[in-house]
Amino acid sequence: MSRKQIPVVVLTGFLGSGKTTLLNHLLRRRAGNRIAVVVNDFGAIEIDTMTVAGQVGSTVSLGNGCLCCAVDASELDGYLERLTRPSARIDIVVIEASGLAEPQELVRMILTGDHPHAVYGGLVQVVDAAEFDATRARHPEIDRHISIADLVVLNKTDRVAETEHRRILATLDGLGPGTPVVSATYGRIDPELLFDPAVRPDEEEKARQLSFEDLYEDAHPAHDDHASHDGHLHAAYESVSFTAGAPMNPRRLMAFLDSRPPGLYRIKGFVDFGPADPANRYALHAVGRALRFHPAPWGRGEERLTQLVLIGSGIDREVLLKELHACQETEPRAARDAAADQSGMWGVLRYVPDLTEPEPGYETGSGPEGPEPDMP
Ligand SMILES: Nc1nc2c(ncn2[C@@H]2O[C@H](COP(=O)(O)OP(=O)(O)OP(=O)(O)O)[C@@H](O)[C@H]2O)c(=O)[nH]1
Repeated sequence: MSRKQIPVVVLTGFLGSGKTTLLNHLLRRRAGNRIAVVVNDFGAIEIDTMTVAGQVGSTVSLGNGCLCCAVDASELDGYLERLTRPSARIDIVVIEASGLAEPQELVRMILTGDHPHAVYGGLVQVVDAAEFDATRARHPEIDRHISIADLVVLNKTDRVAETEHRRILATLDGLGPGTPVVSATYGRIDPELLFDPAVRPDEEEKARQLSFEDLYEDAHPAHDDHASHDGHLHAAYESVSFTAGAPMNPRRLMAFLDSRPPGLYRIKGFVDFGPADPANRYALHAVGRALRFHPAPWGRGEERLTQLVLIGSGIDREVLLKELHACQETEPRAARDAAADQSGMWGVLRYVPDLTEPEPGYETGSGPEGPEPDMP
Protein backbone atom coordinates (compact mmCIF):
# COMPACT_ATOMS: atom_id res chain seq x y z
CA MET A 1 0.00 0.00 0.00
CA SER A 2 1.24 3.47 -0.75
CA ARG A 3 1.46 5.84 2.19
CA LYS A 4 -1.65 7.77 3.01
CA GLN A 5 -1.97 11.17 1.38
CA ILE A 6 -3.98 13.83 3.20
CA PRO A 7 -5.82 16.21 0.86
CA VAL A 8 -5.29 19.86 1.70
CA VAL A 9 -8.25 21.91 0.46
CA VAL A 10 -8.11 25.69 0.22
CA LEU A 11 -11.51 27.27 0.87
CA THR A 12 -11.72 30.88 -0.17
CA GLY A 13 -14.35 33.50 -0.89
CA PHE A 14 -15.10 37.10 -0.08
CA LEU A 15 -16.46 38.31 3.24
CA GLY A 16 -19.83 36.85 4.04
CA SER A 17 -19.98 34.59 0.97
CA GLY A 18 -20.64 31.56 3.16
CA LYS A 19 -17.24 29.90 3.76
CA THR A 20 -17.92 29.22 7.43
CA THR A 21 -21.41 27.94 6.65
CA LEU A 22 -19.94 25.57 4.06
CA LEU A 23 -17.25 24.47 6.47
CA ASN A 24 -19.84 23.73 9.14
CA HIS A 25 -21.78 21.72 6.59
CA LEU A 26 -18.68 19.70 5.71
CA LEU A 27 -17.98 19.12 9.39
CA ARG A 28 -21.49 17.79 9.93
CA ARG A 29 -21.31 15.60 6.82
CA ARG A 30 -17.74 14.46 7.16
CA ALA A 31 -18.57 10.75 6.83
CA GLY A 32 -16.32 9.64 9.63
CA ASN A 33 -13.38 11.74 8.51
CA ARG A 34 -11.32 13.81 10.87
CA ILE A 35 -11.02 17.26 9.41
CA ALA A 36 -8.41 19.72 10.57
CA VAL A 37 -9.20 23.33 9.85
CA VAL A 38 -6.66 26.07 9.49
CA VAL A 39 -8.30 29.48 9.73
CA ASN A 40 -7.17 33.02 10.08
CA ASP A 41 -9.77 33.97 12.64
CA PHE A 42 -11.01 31.16 14.80
CA GLY A 43 -13.41 33.38 16.67
CA ALA A 44 -15.54 33.74 13.57
CA ILE A 45 -16.25 30.05 13.33
CA GLU A 46 -19.43 29.05 15.07
CA ILE A 47 -18.49 25.50 15.70
CA ASP A 48 -17.71 23.48 18.71
CA THR A 49 -13.97 23.18 18.36
CA MET A 50 -14.36 19.52 19.25
CA THR A 51 -15.89 19.06 15.84
CA VAL A 52 -12.64 19.88 14.23
CA ALA A 53 -10.53 16.78 13.99
CA GLY A 54 -12.23 15.48 17.13
CA GLN A 55 -9.46 16.83 19.29
CA VAL A 56 -8.66 20.36 20.26
CA GLY A 57 -4.94 19.69 20.25
CA SER A 58 -4.91 19.23 16.49
CA THR A 59 -6.55 22.49 15.58
CA VAL A 60 -4.51 25.40 14.53
CA SER A 61 -5.33 29.05 14.57
CA LEU A 62 -3.14 31.34 12.59
CA GLY A 63 -4.24 34.45 14.42
CA ASN A 64 -6.00 37.39 12.87
CA GLY A 65 -5.32 38.98 9.58
CA CYS A 66 -4.72 37.85 6.08
CA LEU A 67 -3.54 34.30 6.03
CA CYS A 68 -1.05 34.76 3.26
CA CYS A 69 0.44 37.87 4.74
CA ALA A 70 0.53 36.41 8.21
CA VAL A 71 2.01 33.07 7.29
CA ASP A 72 5.15 32.51 5.36
CA ALA A 73 5.76 29.27 3.59
CA SER A 74 7.92 27.84 6.34
CA GLU A 75 5.19 28.45 8.95
CA LEU A 76 2.49 26.89 6.83
CA ASP A 77 4.83 24.00 6.14
CA GLY A 78 5.15 23.50 9.88
CA TYR A 79 1.38 23.41 10.37
CA LEU A 80 0.86 21.08 7.45
CA GLU A 81 3.65 18.82 8.61
CA ARG A 82 2.04 18.53 12.05
CA LEU A 83 -1.49 18.06 10.77
CA THR A 84 -0.63 15.49 8.13
CA ARG A 85 1.61 13.38 10.36
CA PRO A 86 0.07 9.89 10.65
CA SER A 87 0.02 10.26 14.44
CA ALA A 88 -2.40 13.22 14.10
CA ARG A 89 -4.91 10.80 12.48
CA ILE A 90 -6.32 13.57 10.31
CA ASP A 91 -7.99 12.70 7.01
CA ILE A 92 -8.42 16.12 5.43
CA VAL A 93 -7.01 19.57 6.06
CA VAL A 94 -9.10 22.59 5.07
CA ILE A 95 -7.44 25.99 4.97
CA GLU A 96 -10.07 28.70 5.16
CA ALA A 97 -8.66 31.86 3.64
CA SER A 98 -10.25 35.25 3.63
CA GLY A 99 -11.19 36.61 0.24
CA LEU A 100 -8.48 39.18 0.57
CA ALA A 101 -5.79 36.54 0.67
CA GLU A 102 -4.27 35.63 -2.65
CA PRO A 103 -5.34 32.04 -3.14
CA GLN A 104 -2.68 31.20 -5.68
CA GLU A 105 -0.02 31.98 -3.08
CA LEU A 106 -1.56 29.44 -0.74
CA VAL A 107 -1.84 26.87 -3.49
CA ARG A 108 1.79 27.45 -4.37
CA MET A 109 2.79 26.92 -0.74
CA ILE A 110 0.97 23.60 -0.67
CA LEU A 111 2.31 22.42 -3.99
CA THR A 112 5.90 23.40 -3.41
CA GLY A 113 6.13 22.70 0.33
CA ASP A 114 7.99 19.71 1.65
CA HIS A 115 5.29 17.68 3.39
CA PRO A 116 5.36 14.09 2.28
CA HIS A 117 1.88 13.17 3.53
CA ALA A 118 -0.01 16.14 2.08
CA VAL A 119 -1.58 16.24 -1.36
CA TYR A 120 -3.20 19.28 -2.94
CA GLY A 121 -6.96 18.87 -2.53
CA GLY A 122 -8.20 21.74 -4.66
CA LEU A 123 -9.02 25.44 -4.49
CA VAL A 124 -12.70 25.98 -3.68
CA GLN A 125 -14.04 29.49 -4.28
CA VAL A 126 -17.33 30.37 -2.57
CA VAL A 127 -19.31 33.04 -4.42
CA ASP A 128 -22.31 34.91 -2.99
CA ALA A 129 -24.97 34.89 -5.70
CA ALA A 130 -26.91 37.75 -4.14
CA GLU A 131 -23.85 39.99 -3.91
CA PHE A 132 -22.18 38.86 -7.13
CA ASP A 133 -22.27 42.14 -9.03
CA ALA A 134 -21.55 44.27 -5.96
CA THR A 135 -18.56 42.10 -5.01
CA ARG A 136 -17.15 42.26 -8.53
CA ALA A 137 -17.47 46.04 -8.49
CA ARG A 138 -15.71 46.35 -5.12
CA HIS A 139 -13.14 43.59 -5.63
CA PRO A 140 -12.35 43.13 -9.32
CA GLU A 141 -9.75 40.54 -8.32
CA ILE A 142 -12.61 38.09 -7.71
CA ASP A 143 -12.63 37.48 -11.48
CA ARG A 144 -9.06 36.21 -11.30
CA HIS A 145 -9.84 34.13 -8.21
CA ILE A 146 -12.71 32.49 -10.06
CA SER A 147 -10.55 31.81 -13.08
CA ILE A 148 -7.97 29.89 -11.02
CA ALA A 149 -10.40 27.96 -8.81
CA ASP A 150 -10.74 24.21 -9.17
CA LEU A 151 -14.35 24.31 -7.96
CA VAL A 152 -16.70 27.28 -7.65
CA VAL A 153 -19.55 27.03 -5.15
CA LEU A 154 -22.26 29.49 -6.16
CA ASN A 155 -23.84 29.99 -2.75
CA LYS A 156 -27.00 31.78 -1.58
CA THR A 157 -28.91 30.84 -4.71
CA ASP A 158 -32.07 31.05 -2.58
CA ARG A 159 -31.60 34.81 -2.69
CA VAL A 160 -31.69 35.22 -6.46
CA ALA A 161 -34.37 34.60 -9.07
CA GLU A 162 -33.93 31.80 -11.60
CA THR A 163 -33.06 34.18 -14.48
CA GLU A 164 -30.48 35.93 -12.32
CA HIS A 165 -29.08 32.55 -11.28
CA ARG A 166 -28.67 31.59 -14.95
CA ARG A 167 -27.04 34.91 -15.80
CA ILE A 168 -24.47 34.45 -13.01
CA LEU A 169 -23.74 30.89 -14.14
CA ALA A 170 -23.07 32.19 -17.66
CA THR A 171 -20.77 34.91 -16.30
CA LEU A 172 -18.89 32.36 -14.18
CA ASP A 173 -18.47 30.16 -17.21
CA GLY A 174 -16.98 33.10 -19.07
CA LEU A 175 -14.56 33.84 -16.22
CA GLY A 176 -13.40 30.27 -15.73
CA PRO A 177 -14.27 28.28 -18.82
CA GLY A 178 -14.53 24.65 -17.86
CA THR A 179 -14.31 25.22 -14.11
CA PRO A 180 -16.99 23.15 -12.39
CA VAL A 181 -19.62 25.29 -10.68
CA VAL A 182 -21.92 23.83 -8.03
CA SER A 183 -24.95 25.87 -7.00
CA ALA A 184 -25.79 25.71 -3.31
CA THR A 185 -27.77 27.15 -0.47
CA TYR A 186 -26.14 27.37 2.93
CA GLY A 187 -23.02 25.74 1.52
CA ARG A 188 -24.69 22.36 1.19
CA ILE A 189 -22.46 20.75 -1.37
CA ASP A 190 -21.88 17.05 -1.51
CA PRO A 191 -18.77 16.39 0.61
CA GLU A 192 -17.71 13.70 -1.86
CA LEU A 193 -16.70 16.50 -4.18
CA LEU A 194 -13.85 17.11 -1.77
CA PHE A 195 -13.16 13.88 0.08
CA ASP A 196 -14.07 10.21 0.32
CA PRO A 197 -15.93 8.62 3.21
CA ALA A 198 -13.44 7.47 5.84
CA VAL A 199 -12.41 3.85 5.77
CA ARG A 200 -11.38 2.69 9.20
CA PRO A 201 -10.83 -0.75 10.59
CA ASP A 202 -13.94 -1.90 12.49
CA GLU A 203 -12.11 -2.31 15.73
CA GLU A 204 -10.77 1.18 15.59
CA GLU A 205 -14.23 2.47 14.75
CA LYS A 206 -15.74 0.67 17.74
CA ALA A 207 -13.06 1.98 20.05
CA ARG A 208 -13.47 5.51 18.75
CA GLN A 209 -15.01 7.96 21.14
CA LEU A 210 -18.36 9.38 20.15
CA SER A 211 -17.62 12.32 17.95
CA PHE A 212 -19.49 15.59 17.76
CA GLU A 213 -20.94 14.31 14.48
CA ASP A 214 -22.39 11.22 16.19
CA LEU A 215 -23.82 13.33 18.96
CA TYR A 216 -25.21 15.85 16.52
CA GLU A 217 -26.84 13.14 14.41
CA ASP A 218 -28.28 11.51 17.54
CA ALA A 219 -29.60 14.76 18.91
CA HIS A 220 -30.99 16.17 15.67
CA PRO A 221 -32.36 13.27 13.64
CA ALA A 222 -35.56 15.12 12.79
CA HIS A 223 -33.88 18.46 12.33
CA ASP A 224 -31.07 17.45 10.06
CA ASP A 225 -31.50 20.26 7.61
CA HIS A 226 -29.59 18.29 5.02
CA ALA A 227 -31.71 15.16 4.96
CA SER A 228 -34.43 16.64 2.84
CA HIS A 229 -31.87 17.91 0.38
CA ASP A 230 -30.19 14.60 -0.29
CA GLY A 231 -31.77 14.27 -3.70
CA HIS A 232 -30.62 17.74 -4.55
CA LEU A 233 -27.10 17.08 -3.24
CA HIS A 234 -26.69 13.97 -5.26
CA ALA A 235 -28.07 15.61 -8.33
CA ALA A 236 -25.27 18.15 -8.09
CA TYR A 237 -22.60 15.73 -9.23
CA GLU A 238 -22.26 12.39 -10.90
CA SER A 239 -19.73 9.69 -10.33
CA VAL A 240 -18.61 7.22 -12.97
CA SER A 241 -16.71 4.01 -12.19
CA PHE A 242 -14.36 2.37 -14.61
CA THR A 243 -12.66 -1.00 -14.21
CA ALA A 244 -10.33 -2.60 -16.75
CA GLY A 245 -8.55 -5.92 -16.72
CA ALA A 246 -6.35 -5.05 -19.70
CA PRO A 247 -3.43 -2.68 -19.05
CA MET A 248 -3.73 1.00 -19.87
CA ASN A 249 -1.58 2.50 -22.60
CA PRO A 250 0.35 5.32 -20.89
CA ARG A 251 0.33 7.68 -23.88
CA ARG A 252 -3.38 7.27 -24.51
CA LEU A 253 -4.28 7.61 -20.84
CA MET A 254 -2.23 10.80 -20.58
CA ALA A 255 -3.93 12.18 -23.69
CA PHE A 256 -7.26 11.45 -22.00
CA LEU A 257 -6.18 13.10 -18.75
CA ASP A 258 -4.66 16.12 -20.48
CA SER A 259 -7.90 16.82 -22.30
CA ARG A 260 -10.30 15.87 -19.53
CA PRO A 261 -13.59 17.61 -20.01
CA PRO A 262 -14.85 20.64 -18.16
CA GLY A 263 -16.84 19.64 -15.12
CA LEU A 264 -14.77 16.53 -14.39
CA TYR A 265 -13.64 17.64 -10.97
CA ARG A 266 -12.03 14.62 -9.32
CA ILE A 267 -10.48 11.35 -10.45
CA LYS A 268 -9.22 8.78 -8.00
CA GLY A 269 -8.13 5.17 -8.21
CA PHE A 270 -5.35 2.90 -9.44
CA VAL A 271 -3.87 2.30 -12.87
CA ASP A 272 -2.20 -0.80 -14.26
CA PHE A 273 0.24 0.08 -17.04
CA GLY A 274 0.99 -3.60 -17.67
CA PRO A 275 4.35 -4.34 -19.27
CA ALA A 276 5.22 -0.62 -19.31
CA ASP A 277 5.80 -1.01 -15.54
CA PRO A 278 4.89 -4.51 -14.40
CA ALA A 279 6.14 -4.00 -10.85
CA ASN A 280 3.96 -1.08 -9.80
CA ARG A 281 0.38 0.02 -9.64
CA TYR A 282 -0.13 3.77 -9.96
CA ALA A 283 -2.45 5.55 -7.55
CA LEU A 284 -4.05 8.38 -9.51
CA HIS A 285 -5.35 11.50 -7.83
CA ALA A 286 -6.69 14.43 -9.85
CA VAL A 287 -8.50 17.45 -8.52
CA GLY A 288 -9.40 20.34 -10.78
CA ARG A 289 -6.42 20.88 -13.01
CA ALA A 290 -3.93 19.21 -10.66
CA LEU A 291 -2.83 15.62 -11.22
CA ARG A 292 -0.59 13.16 -9.39
CA PHE A 293 0.52 9.57 -9.74
CA HIS A 294 1.96 7.57 -6.86
CA PRO A 295 3.54 4.29 -7.95
CA ALA A 296 3.75 1.51 -5.36
CA PRO A 297 4.58 -2.18 -5.76
CA TRP A 298 1.68 -4.52 -6.44
CA GLY A 299 0.85 -6.78 -3.52
CA ARG A 300 1.74 -10.44 -3.80
CA GLY A 301 -0.95 -12.16 -5.87
CA GLU A 302 -2.87 -8.89 -6.28
CA GLU A 303 -5.10 -8.84 -9.34
CA ARG A 304 -3.80 -6.49 -12.03
CA LEU A 305 -6.67 -4.10 -12.56
CA THR A 306 -7.28 -0.45 -13.34
CA GLN A 307 -10.01 0.98 -11.16
CA LEU A 308 -11.02 4.61 -11.43
CA VAL A 309 -13.83 6.75 -10.10
CA LEU A 310 -14.54 10.02 -11.90
CA ILE A 311 -16.60 12.70 -10.16
CA GLY A 312 -18.00 15.81 -11.75
CA SER A 313 -21.04 17.77 -12.75
CA GLY A 314 -22.43 17.90 -16.27
CA ILE A 315 -20.15 15.08 -17.41
CA ASP A 316 -21.10 12.58 -20.10
CA ARG A 317 -20.77 9.11 -18.58
CA GLU A 318 -20.93 7.24 -21.90
CA VAL A 319 -18.30 9.41 -23.57
CA LEU A 320 -15.94 9.14 -20.58
CA LEU A 321 -16.28 5.36 -20.43
CA LYS A 322 -15.77 5.07 -24.18
CA GLU A 323 -12.63 7.18 -24.03
CA LEU A 324 -11.25 5.21 -21.09
CA HIS A 325 -11.99 1.91 -22.80
CA ALA A 326 -10.03 3.18 -25.78
CA CYS A 327 -7.00 3.71 -23.50
CA GLN A 328 -6.78 -0.03 -22.83
CA GLU A 329 -4.20 -2.21 -24.54
CA THR A 330 -6.22 -5.32 -25.21
CA GLU A 331 -3.70 -7.01 -27.52
CA PRO A 332 -0.75 -8.45 -25.55
CA ARG A 333 1.53 -7.77 -28.49
CA ALA A 334 0.51 -4.10 -28.65
CA ALA A 335 1.07 -3.89 -24.88
CA ARG A 336 4.61 -5.25 -25.33
CA ASP A 337 5.23 -2.75 -28.14
CA ALA A 338 3.96 0.05 -25.92
CA ALA A 339 6.32 -1.12 -23.19
CA ALA A 340 9.22 -1.12 -25.64
CA ASP A 341 8.45 2.52 -26.36
CA GLN A 342 10.64 3.75 -23.54
CA SER A 343 9.44 7.31 -23.62
CA GLY A 344 5.82 6.15 -23.31
CA MET A 345 5.87 6.45 -19.52
CA TRP A 346 7.48 9.90 -19.46
CA GLY A 347 4.13 11.66 -19.58
CA VAL A 348 3.05 9.69 -16.49
CA LEU A 349 6.31 10.12 -14.59
CA ARG A 350 6.03 13.90 -14.93
CA TYR A 351 3.27 13.66 -12.37
CA VAL A 352 5.05 11.47 -9.84
CA PRO A 353 5.89 13.94 -7.05
CA ASP A 354 9.19 12.41 -5.96
CA LEU A 355 10.52 12.57 -9.50
CA THR A 356 9.59 16.15 -10.26
CA GLU A 357 11.13 19.34 -9.02
CA PRO A 358 8.94 22.07 -7.56
CA GLU A 359 8.23 24.56 -10.28
CA PRO A 360 8.92 28.06 -8.96
CA GLY A 361 6.81 29.66 -11.66
CA TYR A 362 3.76 27.55 -10.89
CA GLU A 363 0.49 29.25 -11.68
CA THR A 364 -2.90 27.67 -11.24
CA GLY A 365 -4.39 29.92 -13.83
CA SER A 366 -3.15 28.10 -16.88
CA GLY A 367 -6.74 27.28 -17.85
CA PRO A 368 -7.97 24.08 -19.34
CA GLU A 369 -5.96 24.62 -22.49
CA GLY A 370 -2.77 25.46 -20.60
CA PRO A 371 -0.12 23.03 -19.45
CA GLU A 372 -0.80 20.89 -16.42
CA PRO A 373 1.08 22.14 -13.37
CA ASP A 374 3.90 19.89 -12.32
CA MET A 375 3.63 18.68 -8.77
CA PRO A 376 6.55 19.01 -6.40
N1 LIG B 1 -29.91 33.28 2.55
C1 LIG B 1 -28.76 32.64 2.68
N2 LIG B 1 -27.88 32.99 3.65
C2 LIG B 1 -26.72 32.32 3.75
C3 LIG B 1 -26.40 31.27 2.87
N3 LIG B 1 -25.17 30.81 3.20
C4 LIG B 1 -24.75 31.54 4.25
N4 LIG B 1 -25.68 32.46 4.59
C5 LIG B 1 -25.60 33.45 5.65
O1 LIG B 1 -24.65 34.44 5.24
C6 LIG B 1 -23.96 34.95 6.38
C7 LIG B 1 -22.45 34.85 6.16
O2 LIG B 1 -22.09 33.47 6.10
P1 LIG B 1 -20.66 32.95 6.61
O3 LIG B 1 -20.65 31.49 6.43
O4 LIG B 1 -20.37 33.49 7.96
O5 LIG B 1 -19.72 33.66 5.55
P2 LIG B 1 -18.12 33.71 5.55
O6 LIG B 1 -17.70 33.70 4.13
O7 LIG B 1 -17.55 32.69 6.43
O8 LIG B 1 -17.93 35.14 6.17
P3 LIG B 1 -16.54 35.77 6.75
O9 LIG B 1 -15.99 34.78 7.72
O10 LIG B 1 -17.04 37.02 7.38
O11 LIG B 1 -15.68 36.01 5.57
C8 LIG B 1 -24.44 34.14 7.57
O12 LIG B 1 -25.43 34.89 8.22
C9 LIG B 1 -25.06 32.91 6.94
O13 LIG B 1 -26.09 32.33 7.72
C10 LIG B 1 -27.33 30.91 1.83
O14 LIG B 1 -27.12 30.04 1.00
N5 LIG B 1 -28.49 31.64 1.81
